[in-house]
Amino acid sequence: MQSSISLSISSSSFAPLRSNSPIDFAPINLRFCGLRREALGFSSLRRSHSNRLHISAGSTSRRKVSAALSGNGSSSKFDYDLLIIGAGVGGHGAALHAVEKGLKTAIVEGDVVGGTCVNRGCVPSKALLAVSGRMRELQNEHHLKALGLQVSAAGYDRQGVADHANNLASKIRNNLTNSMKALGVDILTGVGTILGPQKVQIGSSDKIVTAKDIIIATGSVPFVPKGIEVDGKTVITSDHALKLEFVPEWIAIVGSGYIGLEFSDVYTALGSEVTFIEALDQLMPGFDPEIGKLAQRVLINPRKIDYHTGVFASKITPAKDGKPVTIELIDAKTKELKDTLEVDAALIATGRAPFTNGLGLENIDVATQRGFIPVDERMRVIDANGKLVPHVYCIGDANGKMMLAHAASAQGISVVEQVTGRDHVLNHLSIPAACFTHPEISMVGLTEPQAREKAQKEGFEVSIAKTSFKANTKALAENEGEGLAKLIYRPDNGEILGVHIFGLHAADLIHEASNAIALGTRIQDIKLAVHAHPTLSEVLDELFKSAKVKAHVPSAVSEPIAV
Ligand SMILES: Cc1cc2nc3c(=O)[nH]c(=O)nc-3n(C[C@H](O)[C@H](O)[C@H](O)COP(=O)(O)OP(=O)(O)OC[C@H]3O[C@@H](n4cnc5c(N)ncnc54)[C@H](O)[C@@H]3O)c2cc1C
Ligand SMILES: NC(=O)c1ccc[n+]([C@@H]2O[C@H](COP(=O)([O-])OP(=O)(O)OC[C@H]3O[C@@H](n4cnc5c(N)ncnc54)[C@H](O)[C@@H]3O)[C@@H](O)[C@H]2O)c1
Repeated sequence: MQSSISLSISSSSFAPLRSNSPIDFAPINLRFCGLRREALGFSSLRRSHSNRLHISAGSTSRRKVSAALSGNGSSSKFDYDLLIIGAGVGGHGAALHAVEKGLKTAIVEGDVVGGTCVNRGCVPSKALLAVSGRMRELQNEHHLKALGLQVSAAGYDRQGVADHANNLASKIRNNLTNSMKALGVDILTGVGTILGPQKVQIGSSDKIVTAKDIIIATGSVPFVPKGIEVDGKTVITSDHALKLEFVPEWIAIVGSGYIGLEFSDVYTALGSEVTFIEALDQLMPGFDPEIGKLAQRVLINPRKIDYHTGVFASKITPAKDGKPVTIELIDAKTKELKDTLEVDAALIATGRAPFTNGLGLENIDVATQRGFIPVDERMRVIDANGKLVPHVYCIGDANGKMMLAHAASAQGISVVEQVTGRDHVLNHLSIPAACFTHPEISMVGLTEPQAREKAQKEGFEVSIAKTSFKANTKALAENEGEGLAKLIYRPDNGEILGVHIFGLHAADLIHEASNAIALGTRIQDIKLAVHAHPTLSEVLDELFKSAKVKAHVPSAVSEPIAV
């Protein structure tokens, strides 16, 4: 979900690629890379004096088989069947699938493997959120009392919390690196620059690699609006905040999207007071409005959080010489100065800018749109004249379709399906999203206003069903009855248009709905599915059962066979 306000992206907001840091050896987490040990065909791993990972014979022979199996017959003419620029989660997902499909694959990385998600995003932020969840619970006397528990005052060690986030990122980074090496993906270190069709330069050297197909997966960096001076200490982006170098007494968070909301959960649990500054008229503008309202009632109002909406942070000056951080707020519409705040720190969470400069796009005649690389529904790159650039694809944050880790990876898998001969179009409306606050928020498909707009244009009716966590035994046993699930659907044919959940483990619960949308399952069929009792999944069971579908229209899926 992107905000609807238009933002101009300044080239100064692009962070330079950092130099490669050595990667420690760690056991491969095979479950993480979605592959079983037997499937890899290797027996042991060892490390040489030069610190490089060597793979024993099983893996080497797999590489030879891969090249021979290459369906596109490109191995002799090109160095690789597939070259991926950027080893974030998008690139990693594409690389693993490419190997599975028998492609000779290389991935180019100019910084550290894992990209934003692993090093500066999903992974360390979820480690901090795991801590904030526990702190919140331990500090909630009322909640503990209701369970009959007595706990003395909860406290934390800032460095210990920061280490937990950092250690987790290192662990997952090693897992990602090792999973690719074990499967025979060549990891090429250096910045990739496209020199022309099917040709990429690696680093500043004259190392040039050719590939039949190229996937650009270069991701994004924090977007910092003009007028905001980031010093990395008192005025920070998520890149800095994730290191948790200090916990300010009072922090202003500019932007109340995913990053702002998740960090408000962390900071308030660790004792900070938060002031939100949001350009649009309401907090959390990207969420379904009803869910947003409930989230505000639970996640904002009872906490030490105040907010200014309908204002831009037009100028932010870092703390210096004993003076606090100052923030000038201007009215989003009239642009008049409305207020000046003085706080201990400011976190800039105003979206992300694509990282596409210096990529050599001019060499394939591609003009970016606000930095994003234009693509069609198959992630094929579109040139300045509106034509498809043969053999070049772009996935993940760099194309701006949906800035989520699993979306990047799914787009990569979709591209590999296409280059290996199976047409595939990813349904972005089936991709779930989640905000990992306490409790969590999750969603898939359309919000209610989006569904109503579509219905008006296309001439169908929209119905809404809702269930409360208060009616769920498991939620009540956990003393976590505050929650709502909302279904937006077509009563004429039972199509699921959107599902939104606010409540305990909402991020895990959404997948029944997202899989149903992806597979074309209709409500009249899914409502017959059986759920274990007592589980939170019964929230969705109740939700589907409470929907009123007028006629039985068969699903896209085949009728099950009774046994
Ligand atoms: C604080 C935070 C929390 C987040 N939490 C979540 C979450 O919980 N769930 C979720 O789904 N998403 C989350 N995201 C979003 C998620 O991190 C991104 O959507 C995801 O990382 C995008 O993956 P990507 O592969 O497109 O790009 P990236 O992960 O950004 O990777 C791109 C890689 O390309 C490399 N690169 C760039 N240019 C070149 C070049 N020319 N040559 C070689 N290498 C290059 C970069 O160094 C980088 O390693 C979060 C983001 C942030 C900032
Ligand atoms: N749990 C997750 O999946 C997760 C977590 C963190 C980040 N992410 C991804 O990272 C991306 C970036 O997250 P984000 O929270 O920075 O962006 P966002 O687009 O979610 O929210 C940015 C918010 O900042 C506001 N804004 C923009 N400029 C402003 C200004 N000058 N003053 C005041 N308000 C302003 C916007 O109106 C919007 O509400 C998102 O697209 C999201 O997909 C995902």
